[in-house]
Amino acid sequence: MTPEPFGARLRHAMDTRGPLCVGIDPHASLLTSWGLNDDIAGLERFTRTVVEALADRVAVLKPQSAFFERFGSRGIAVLEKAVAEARSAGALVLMDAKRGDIGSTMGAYAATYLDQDSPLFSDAVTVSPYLGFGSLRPALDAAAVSGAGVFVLALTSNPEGAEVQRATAADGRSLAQLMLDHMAAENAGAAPLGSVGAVVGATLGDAGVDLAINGPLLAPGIGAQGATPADLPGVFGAAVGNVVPSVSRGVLRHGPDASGLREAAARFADEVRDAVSGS
Ligand SMILES: O=C(O)c1cc(=O)[nH]c(=O)n1[C@@H]1O[C@H](COP(=O)(O)O)[C@@H](O)[C@H]1O
Repeated sequence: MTPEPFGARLRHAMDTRGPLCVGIDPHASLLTSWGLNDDIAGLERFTRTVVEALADRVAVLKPQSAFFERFGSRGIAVLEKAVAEARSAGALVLMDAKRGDIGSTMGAYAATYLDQDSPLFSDAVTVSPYLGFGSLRPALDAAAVSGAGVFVLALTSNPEGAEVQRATAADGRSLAQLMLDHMAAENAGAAPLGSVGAVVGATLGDAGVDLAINGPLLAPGIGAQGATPADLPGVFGAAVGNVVPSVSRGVLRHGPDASGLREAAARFADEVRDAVSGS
């Protein structure tokens, strides 16, 4: 049986749960402020708490792989368990791994995150197209087979990104626009939403690019990096209905109590709803 495409599953989750994505970023400083040790037991407790508090209510949970990898194989084991538990509680899991390599190696990354038989299989994964959009082909193909999604960096939330992403390609488009146009081509004809998403920082002011890619737009940078939900209409314009706003520390700093995490996520969700409906 062909799996339901990620874009359709995400649209449904956004419509029923609201579009918020909460990042699971177990910074050492957060573990400490939660009264946990910066060790594998602390990582396990932190991660389980976030998943139990939020996986039954937010559309997307986005574990940041680096914070698990820093603990080696035991950290990866915690990540595997979190992915499985979050998915079984109804959240879509976006693995924030930001992989990007030559096509043949990209195939191994695709096998890691986008093959249904992999222990790290996720609903979607973040990738970098700056080795050339075509280098992502194995991931795009694997995602299509497994009903997963791929979120491609376009304009990142960090100020250093602009020197690459705003640079002008040979045909006069910005590199970010070139990538977005590739994404639009991948998503052509998909309904209700394509499965290839773009990452566009909420911190950017007016994005200044054409965001009509017929796919989801992940908007990190809300909270700790200074953007707010009220910024979304200005950054995304007419595409704001496809935005998945993403917050990590802005929610996580309200732990360790599940109620604190839930209330913080609900506040962001309310602010997003107000900003998007008023736009
Ligand atoms: O792909 C991402 O999620 C991402 C892209 C981007 O442009 N900027 C960005 O901050 N992120 C990630 O989003 C999260 C932001 O965390 P907070 O600043 O704590 O909300 C981190 O895991 C980043 O790696």
